[in-house]
Amino acid sequence: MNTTYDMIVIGTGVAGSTVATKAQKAGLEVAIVDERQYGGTCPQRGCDPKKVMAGISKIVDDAKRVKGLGLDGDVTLNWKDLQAFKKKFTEPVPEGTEEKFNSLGIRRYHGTASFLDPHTLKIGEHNVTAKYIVIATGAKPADLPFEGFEHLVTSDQFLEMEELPDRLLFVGGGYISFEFAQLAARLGKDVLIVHRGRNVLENHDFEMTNKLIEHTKDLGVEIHTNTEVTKVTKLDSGYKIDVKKFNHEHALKADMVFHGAGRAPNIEHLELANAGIEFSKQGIKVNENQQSLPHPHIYAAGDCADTVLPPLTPAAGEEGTRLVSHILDDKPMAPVQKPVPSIVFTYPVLASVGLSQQEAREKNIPYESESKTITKFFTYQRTKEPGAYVKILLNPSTGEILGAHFLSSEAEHLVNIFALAIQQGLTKHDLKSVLWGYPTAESDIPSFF
Ligand SMILES: Cc1cc2nc3c(=O)[nH]c(=O)nc-3n(C[C@H](O)[C@H](O)[C@H](O)COP(=O)(O)OP(=O)(O)OC[C@H]3O[C@@H](n4cnc5c(N)ncnc54)[C@H](O)[C@@H]3O)c2cc1C
Ligand SMILES: NC(=O)c1ccc[n+]([C@@H]2O[C@H](COP(=O)([O-])OP(=O)(O)OC[C@H]3O[C@@H](n4cnc5c(N)ncnc54)[C@H](O)[C@@H]3O)[C@@H](O)[C@H]2O)c1
Repeated sequence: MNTTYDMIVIGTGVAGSTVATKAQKAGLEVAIVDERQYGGTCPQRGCDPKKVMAGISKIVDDAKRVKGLGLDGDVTLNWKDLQAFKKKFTEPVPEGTEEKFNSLGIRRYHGTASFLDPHTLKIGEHNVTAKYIVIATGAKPADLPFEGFEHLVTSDQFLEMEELPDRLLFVGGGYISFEFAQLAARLGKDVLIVHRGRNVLENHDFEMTNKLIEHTKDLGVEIHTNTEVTKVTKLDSGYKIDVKKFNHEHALKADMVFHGAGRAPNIEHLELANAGIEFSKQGIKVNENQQSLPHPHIYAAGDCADTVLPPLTPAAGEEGTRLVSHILDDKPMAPVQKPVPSIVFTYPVLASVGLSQQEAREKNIPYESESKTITKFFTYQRTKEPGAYVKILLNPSTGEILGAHFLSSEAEHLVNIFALAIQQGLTKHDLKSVLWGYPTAESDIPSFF
């Protein structure tokens, strides 16, 4: 059966949903398709369920620290109840998403979409043509080039596990490993992170990640850097993990091996060659309007697109919004210049925006750096929070904020204020002149400089 629309969107995550909703509301006749349940990664298998779990785990940590200061009794983390609570957020997502599309009049398809030619998609029995085709297929755990890779447990699988085993080894020292490794450690598990690079969480300021490593080690997590996993072998009980540190090889053991070694664009099933669409390892190649090469009527947004923005939820929304603006306004889009906050939901939370010190040095950007331990501030004293730390990079001649890095319970909030400051070109004097409500984490800002 052949059907034609103004636009067909592949993927119902943040990028695809943003595009479909905005385009339909603007008067286009839109169809959307997904091969999994509607809603995409963030609310079902990513940010939201992860944050529900990290949030409870933070409350338990706080409660343990203030025991005897007005709070009595013991609190402990419980995986089964955490799972059940998380499901209250994730389970309504598919139906809610479909209802929203339905109420807007967006036509819904279920199945894997693939290109037959630059204007036609095959979805099961249907051949669908459209004036505009939008690829928003997200990312998936990257294939890793070592024997036994199939034994690795992904974040999707981890979030559904009924029970966690006792010894967990995390391959890779990025966002996903740190967030899940800390959770497992707080649940009393033996946890090891094996990271092949010299620095974990490579996009963050190294002074800050070194401090996060210390906090993570305090939870009992072992962290091996400069160490690459080369093979995983299933044993009668658990797994043997061969690793290589420089030229030395040795083996480790664990009951579960977790894939925290990166995600790759999910474009394998699209049959891009049938439409001649260009792509790289980073995803579908697009110009600043999010148009694919060489077909201006085929767009891509979100984790599947090779763009300057990182694979994060706000970036997926931004790219989707830009794409629809381009279609509706028919004008070239200006380059993206917004700073993107990056938050690791460990505890303490690590949050950064703008320039890191190593980046400033590499690019020869003049900077002045202000950093300090802020545990003695009232904000952190009242909950006995250890290790709160802030680091700000400034333009030495104007005082303009170039980068801001936080490690504390308040980091995820402070970073957004500094994102606004960087976007608006504000200086430290601007931030010092605000009458911040007191006592709050924000009222500490004038004392950061
Ligand atoms: C564990 C985890 C935690 C995360 N935490 C955070 C966080 O705290 N903050 C943050 O900003 N980001 C976080 N992210 C990243 C964030 O989830 C992604 O950047 C975001 O969800 C990408 O949205 P998207 O719309 O590009 O793709 P997705 O949400 O992945 O949507 C793509 C959709 O396309 C569908 N699809 C794929 N191929 C086809 C096909 N051929 N045919 C039909 N349908 C197809 C998929 O089934 C999927 O539903 C996290 C990611 C993970 C995995
Ligand atoms: N809080 C958040 O915003 C959040 C949370 C989770 C995921 N995400 C998004 O998802 C993306 C993927 O996250 P991720 O943590 O999987 O990847 P990542 O790219 O952050 O880190 C993976 C690390 O694993 C290392 N590695 C790869 N192969 C290895 C091997 N064989 N042995 C040892 N180490 C190895 C890599 O060098 C890399 O540094 C992130 O880049 C981020 O955009 C964001």
